[in-house]
Amino acid sequence: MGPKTSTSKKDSKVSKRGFKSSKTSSTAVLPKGWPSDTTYIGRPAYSKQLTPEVLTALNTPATTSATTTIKSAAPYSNVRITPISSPTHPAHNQHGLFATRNLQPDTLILPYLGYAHGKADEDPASDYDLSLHRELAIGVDATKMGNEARFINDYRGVGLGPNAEFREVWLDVGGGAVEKVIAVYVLSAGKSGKGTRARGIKSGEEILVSYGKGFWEERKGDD
Ligand SMILES: C[S@@+](CC[C@H](N)C(=O)[O-])C[C@H]1O[C@@H](n2cnc3c(N)ncnc32)[C@H](O)[C@@H]1O
Repeated sequence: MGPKTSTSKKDSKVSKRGFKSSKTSSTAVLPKGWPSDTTYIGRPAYSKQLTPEVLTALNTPATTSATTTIKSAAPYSNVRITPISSPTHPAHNQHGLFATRNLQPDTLILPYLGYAHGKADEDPASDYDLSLHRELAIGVDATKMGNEARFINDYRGVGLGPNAEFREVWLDVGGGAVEKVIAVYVLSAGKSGKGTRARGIKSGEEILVSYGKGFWEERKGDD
């Protein structure tokens, strides 16, 4: 899958994208289990190579369409970064993100934060790169900086399906300013309002999204 930006939640998949380092400030309080070689951020970081036009697009909601604005709650107490100890889990010896409380269908879990970049400084080897703005080919890479959302695994080989999904929203960064971000939401209950989706995510369950087929197709033959 290539960059990428998305206008719909279905377009927001993790893909092999680029990354280049950038100076950014970290917040004082780190979530438990946060890796020491990764910078924890509470709002997006931007590549210096992004043009003023792109930066404007990333902080200006369209007046013609409905928008959702969220507030930061970092570090996120509704989730826990957890080592994967089960040998049957396909991400064994890595980490995953688990719910610390029952999460109802359609509720916000947390934003996926990272380094916003264009084609010029994408890292094709990244496993943490998500489409942020498809038309402008902007990705957000959480390889070297991000938040708890970077630990969310794909459902394949773990659960029957995803229990969460990516949605486009605006993050309130204070002073009346907002920034475009992709956020992770619990799946809606579905039309029937019955079955596993209607349960939401129970406390202690792993949060799982779909990275999209493209993510895995790009990695076929790796190793
Ligand atoms: C965005 S990271 C997810 C967090 C990662 N497990 C960690 O500890 O940093 C994506 C990487 O996690 C692993 N992963 C996630 N879901 C997986 C799955 N269903 N099967 C196998 N590996 C998975 C793969 O190595 C993938 O490249």
